[in-house]
Amino acid sequence: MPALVLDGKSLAKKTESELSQRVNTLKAKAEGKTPILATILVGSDPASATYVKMKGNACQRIGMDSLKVELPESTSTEALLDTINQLNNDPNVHGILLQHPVPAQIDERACFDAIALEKDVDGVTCLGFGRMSMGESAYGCATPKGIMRLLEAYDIPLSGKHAVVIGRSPILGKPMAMMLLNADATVTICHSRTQNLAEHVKQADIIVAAVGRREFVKAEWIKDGAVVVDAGYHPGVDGQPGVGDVELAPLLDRVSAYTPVPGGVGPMTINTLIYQSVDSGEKSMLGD
Ligand SMILES: Nc1nc2c(c(=O)[nH]1)N[C@@H](CN(C=O)c1ccc(C(=O)N[C@@H](CCC(=O)O)C(=O)O)cc1)CN2
Repeated sequence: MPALVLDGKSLAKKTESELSQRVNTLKAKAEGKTPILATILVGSDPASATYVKMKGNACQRIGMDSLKVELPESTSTEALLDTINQLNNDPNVHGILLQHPVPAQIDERACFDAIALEKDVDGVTCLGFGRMSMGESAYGCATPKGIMRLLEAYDIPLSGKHAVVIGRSPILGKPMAMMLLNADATVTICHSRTQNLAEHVKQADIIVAAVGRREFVKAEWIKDGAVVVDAGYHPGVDGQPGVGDVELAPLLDRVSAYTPVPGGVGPMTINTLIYQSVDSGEKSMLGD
């Protein structure tokens, strides 16, 4: 049987039309007000600027507003904390996104943690992570939550399955592992110091690759019938298409499902951010 393609691009598109309707309903009930996502970009990293632009465009497509805050490369932790506090106190702002990474002089963790829990629609605060891990209400971190929404939309069974997460970053690997655990998967977290990585991956029913290295996970490590979720993206070289963290091409006829790169996990990251922003807007404006 050909592998199921976990098509994040089309799921995101379908969800956007549902979100547009929710924003319209909200506008009608809240005297024309829309949810507002504040996006903070510090410095001039071109990739970060592109992602923030994509987020603003997604807000626009569903009829909600975004408030773009752009700060210079030389911004201090204190100045960024001031900006976040102003946005926390602005009743018209329903979600705050601080684009990662920030310049090296900034204490990124302190700045993430300054975001008010109810506006943490990107799911980056320690408080939100702790609450999510304990099964309490909190917005999930956008990429892992997007992956969970994608797996759910395609009815991929998780309960009792062995999931191997490769990567332990605060906004991907760690929250991913907790979300899979909360869905009753048996979870192994691997990382750069893991010994015998191939042996761990060979045990996996579900692999989530979040390593940030081009085709680092080899096809021969992956067992037949596994589900492959590739959270990496590396632009193509010499006119070749982009690739992810997994050597995917040899696997297409022997895994049960996989996320394409591009068009799998990436669009779900942005979609989850706006999905959670709409939810926050509804809670704030309608008290739902
Ligand atoms: N505060 C955050 N910072 C960062 C996050 C995040 O979730 N929150 N994630 C990444 C970057 N990112 C969003 O910010 C992101 C990366 C990739 C994509 C995407 O759609 N990629 C496309 C391919 C790229 C392309 O076509 O140019 C795809 O996979 O189809 C969206 C968002 C780091 N920072």
